[in-house]
Amino acid sequence: MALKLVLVAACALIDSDGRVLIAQRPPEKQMGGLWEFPGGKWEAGERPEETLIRELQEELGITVKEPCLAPFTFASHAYADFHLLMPLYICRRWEGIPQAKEHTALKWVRAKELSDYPMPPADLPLIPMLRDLL
Ligand SMILES: Nc1nc2c([nH]c(=O)n2[C@H]2C[C@H](O)[C@@H](COP(=O)(O)OP(=O)(O)OP(=O)(O)O)O2)c(=O)[nH]1
Ligand SMILES: [Mg+2]
Repeated sequence: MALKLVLVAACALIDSDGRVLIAQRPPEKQMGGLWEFPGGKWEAGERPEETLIRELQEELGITVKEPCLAPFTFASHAYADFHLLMPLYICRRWEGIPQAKEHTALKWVRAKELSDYPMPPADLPLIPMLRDLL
């Protein structure tokens, strides 16, 4: 069977206290209940930054300008039914107050507390990188 590669653009929003925003996936979704970085699947014709800006508006109701997105790292993870390639951007500047429009809950957490929240397996290598950054 041909490999299905899924491109997902995700973002670590960082507030002025150096906390990171994580969002809890709704129970009915794949990996429901796990905490993730907001973002979503690339759609044909988009640049990854456009994907992310669209998803941040849809999921959190915030407006992000492209120069405020800094590429940080990426996840490359083999799930049973697809391979996830997920660029993770950092953003420290946005307009609006993040609201859980598509998630069960949002939480601002310190980087050292990230490991207290169950996250998808693809995200686990990202946690120490954020800890080093923040
Ligand atoms: N957004 C996001 N997705 C992640 C993370 N880690 C991880 O394995 N994923 C997986 C879960 C999903 O299989 C896929 C992205 O899913 P998504 O549910 O955010 O996609 P989407 O916003 O476009 O939502 P939908 O239209 O597919 O319902 O990537 C993460 O930190 N953030
Ligand atoms: Mg999403």
